[in-house]
Order: sequence, then C-alpha cells, then structure tokens
Amino acid sequence: MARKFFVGGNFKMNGSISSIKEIVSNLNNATLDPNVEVVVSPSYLHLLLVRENLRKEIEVASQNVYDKPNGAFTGEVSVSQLKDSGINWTILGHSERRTILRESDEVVALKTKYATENGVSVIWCCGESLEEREAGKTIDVVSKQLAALKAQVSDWSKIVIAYEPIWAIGTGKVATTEQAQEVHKAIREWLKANVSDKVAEETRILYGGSVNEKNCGELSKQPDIDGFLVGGASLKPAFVDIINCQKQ
Ligand SMILES: O=C(CO)COP(=O)(O)O
Repeated sequence: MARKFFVGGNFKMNGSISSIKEIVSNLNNATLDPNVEVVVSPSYLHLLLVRENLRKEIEVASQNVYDKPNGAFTGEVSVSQLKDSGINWTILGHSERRTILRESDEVVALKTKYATENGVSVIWCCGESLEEREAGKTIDVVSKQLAALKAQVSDWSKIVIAYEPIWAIGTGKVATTEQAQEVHKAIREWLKANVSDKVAEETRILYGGSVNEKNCGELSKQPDIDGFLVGGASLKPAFVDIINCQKQ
C-alpha cells in the first residue's frame, strides 16, 4: 500500500484571531494537491475557529491532549472534548513539550495510547538534540523513544511519526536529505524489527525542522520521507507550496 504524503502545519503558540483567519482563507482559496493529506495544528484557543472555517478535507490537530477522561484536571483538555469539536488529530511528544514542559518518553507514550484508543489520531514526534547527534547517539535516542511508545501502543494505524531533530527546529538549519533519510530509514527498520512488516510499510514518517518551500522538494524525494511537520513556514502563504511540493 502506497503511503499517502502528509503535510502537517504546527502553528505552536503563534497567531491572533485575525492572522489565523488569514491563514484559513489562504488555505481555503488555494489549489492543493489532492494526493496529500493536510493537517493543521493551531493553539487550543483557535481550534474551533479553524475547524469551523477551514475546508473540510483539511483536518485539524491540537498540539497536546491529556490521557484521562473529563474531570478535575485544571488546564488540560480531553480527547472527548477534542472529538466533540471535530478535532480528530493531536500532536504529541513535540520536543518543545519534552524539554520545556518536561514530558517523559513514558508520559508521551501513555498520552498516545489514550488518544489512539479513543479515536484521535496522533502525530508522534521524536528526535535528538545537537549534543546527542554529535555524540553519535541519534539512532539510540530515537530507538529509546520508539521503545517507550511500543510498550504502550498496540494500534499503530492512528499514528504518524514525525522525526524532528531538535537542532533543526526553528534554527534555519535543516537536516541534509542524507541525514534525514538515514534516520527515517532507521525508524522504518526499527518498526520492522520490533513491531511488524505491515506497520513498517504503512506508517508515515514525516521530517520536521526548518522545512520551507525551497528545501521541501529534495527532501520529499527521499524514499522514507513521507511528508513534513512544518513550524514557522506553516504560518506563511508558502505553506501551500510545501503541500504541493511533489507537483513542482
Ligand atoms: O517544530 C517544528 C514542527 O513541529 C519545526 O519547526 P520549524 O519548521 O519552525 O523549524
């Protein structure tokens, strides 16, 4: 089964009502490659605004979700609240949450289990720091993150993996096509060895970290790169060019 190309836009903690409306209108008026699955992820505050106004073939994701049903969890948002608002996706384990908010591999894995078992698909992020890369530990770090995920998750059909080397996020320092392909291939081999041939074959592996309209074309040609998770450039009109990168 061919893996459908996937482009996610992670708006992070950016945007006002008016700038988000502009992004939505730009996406609504664009001609988008129908062979690409697109998911955008605004802040919680803008989820409903986006869901109610964005063309329906684009899905909307939260940037986090809690792993308990509704209840006394101040400041958190539940899976059922997302679904009630038409939000069928969430990002989990972004490096900004792992490092700044101190979410461990296990916490991220438990949230992924809860979301996928309750009907919300997950863009699950992994990736190494510059220090870990320079110490030659990239594959070890990513394998450890994957092992924590595997310990909790049984249904991989609702998971898209995003490999985001921390040193490439928001730095303008994109991984080379070779660096990205090498890790993506290793992730697919890990899935083959530790989960199943089917999951390895079918799971989309996205690259994230300083993706823009200029570097996306080359990256998209790599055999194990099945799309992108875009930060800064997803707030700009050029996001459309990234979605359409295979057409150029
Ligand atoms: O973190 C990212 C997407 O989740 C990548 O961010 P940038 O594209 O801004 O580097």
